[in-house]
Amino acid sequence: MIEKTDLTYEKAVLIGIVTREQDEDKLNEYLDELEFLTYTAGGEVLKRFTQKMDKPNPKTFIGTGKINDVKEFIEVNEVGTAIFDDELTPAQQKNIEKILNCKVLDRTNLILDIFAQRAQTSNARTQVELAQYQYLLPRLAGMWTHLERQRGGIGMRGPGETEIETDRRIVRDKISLLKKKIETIDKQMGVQRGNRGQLIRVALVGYTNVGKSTLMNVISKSEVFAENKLFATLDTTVRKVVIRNLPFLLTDTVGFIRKLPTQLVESFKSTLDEVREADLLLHVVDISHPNFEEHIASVNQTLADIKSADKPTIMVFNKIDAFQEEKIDEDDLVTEKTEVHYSLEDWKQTWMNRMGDDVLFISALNKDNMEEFRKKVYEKVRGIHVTRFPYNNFLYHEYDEQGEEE
Ligand SMILES: Nc1nc2c(ncn2[C@@H]2O[C@H](COP(=O)(O)OP(=O)(O)OP(=O)(O)O)[C@@H](O)[C@H]2O)c(=O)[nH]1
Ligand SMILES: [Mg+2]
Repeated sequence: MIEKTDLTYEKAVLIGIVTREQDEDKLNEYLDELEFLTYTAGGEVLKRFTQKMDKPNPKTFIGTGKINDVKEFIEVNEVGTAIFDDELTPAQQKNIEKILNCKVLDRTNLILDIFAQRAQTSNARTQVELAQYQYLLPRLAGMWTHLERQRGGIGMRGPGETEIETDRRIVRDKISLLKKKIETIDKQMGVQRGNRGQLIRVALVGYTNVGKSTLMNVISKSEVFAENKLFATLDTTVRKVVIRNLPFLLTDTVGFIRKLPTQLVESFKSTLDEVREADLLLHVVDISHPNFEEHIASVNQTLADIKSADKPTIMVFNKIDAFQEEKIDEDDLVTEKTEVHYSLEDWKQTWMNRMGDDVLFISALNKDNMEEFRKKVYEKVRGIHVTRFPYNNFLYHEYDEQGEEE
C-alpha cells in the first residue's frame, strides 16, 4: 500500500546552499517552495539551514560544521526529518543519515511522496510506484533499516519494508512488472483517446497550484478537485466542453514543477500523452506568484522534454485578482524600478506584448475576463477545427445570445 493518512504534522528542517549559480534570493525562493512541498506532504518546517559553498561537500553535502549545527538543533527540538533542496547522492544520503540520526529526504523524495499520497486511481498508483522503485534502486544499499522504516511518515510511503530488506533483484523484477502493467495501461489509454473521435483536444498545462483545475471547473462546470496544496491533480480529467456551437475536449493535467523528477516524467507517460496529443495548449500561469517567469521557463522545459514545445499555445495569466506590485514611495529617489514594481499594465508591455494575440489575463476564482477567455479559445479551436475537418458538420447548432450554452 503506498498511501497513508497523517493527522499530525511532522517536524522538519530544510537545508539548502548558496552557490555561484544560485544566490541567496534564489535559494530563499526555492526553500519557500520546498516548505510548501513539505507542508503538502504533511510536514511542518521549524528552521532552515543555509550555507555558502563553491560546490557541495561530496560526503555530507553541507560542511561538517554546519551539519553539526543541524544535528544539535534536531536533537534539542526532536525533529524527525531533514529535507534537502537538491538531490543527494546515495552516499551523501547514507552519511548524513548516520550523522543526523533522522530521516533524510531530498526534493525528489518529497515530490514522489506527495504523488504517492495523492494517487487515486490504480493507473496513477502504478505510475508513482514505478517512479518510487526507480528512485529506490540505486539507493538500496544505504537504506534505512527495517525498524526505522516502520516509523512511517513523509518519505516512507514507498514500497513496503519487505522489499527493502531483500535484494535489488526483487526491485528490478518489480520494476519490469510495473513497466508491463503501465504498457498495458498506455495501450488502453491510447485506444480510449482514439475513441474520442474527431474532436479538437485542448489541454490545460502549467506549474503546480496555478489554478488549472479551478479554470477547468469554471469552463466545464464540472467538479475537479482543486485546493491550495501542490499536486492536487494527478490523474487526467477529460471533459467535453461546448463554447457556442463548438464542441471540444478539455483536459486537466498534473502540474509541473522545477526539477520534476525524471522518473516521474517517464512513468507519467500516459498522463503526459494527453498533452503530447493535444491540438492546443492553454498554458496557465499564476501571475501573482513572484517567480512566475521562472515557472513558465520550467514548464516550457518539461514541454520540450515531452516534445510538445511547439504546439499552438495560449498563455493564460491567472489570479489577476491577487496580483500586487511593490510600490515605490514618491519621495524615494533611490529605489530603482525593477520587475517587482511592474504593474499589470507594465507587464503587458514586456515580452508578453510580443506574444501577439495569444495572451489572456483572467481570474478563474472571480470569473474575471471569462468572456474574453471563451472568445479567444473559441476562435483558436475553431481555426484548428476548420483546417482539420474542412467538410465536417460537427459544429453544433448555434445557440442565440441568451441561450443556456452561451
Ligand atoms: N486568488 C486566486 N486564487 C486562485 C485563482 N484560481 C485558482 N486559485 C486558487 O489556487 C489554488 C490552486 O488551484 P488549483 O485549481 O487546484 O490549481 P492547479 O493548477 O490545478 O494545481 P495542481 O493540480 O496542484 O497542479 C486554489 O486554492 C485555488 O482556489 C484565481 O484566479 N485567483
Ligand atoms: Mg489541479
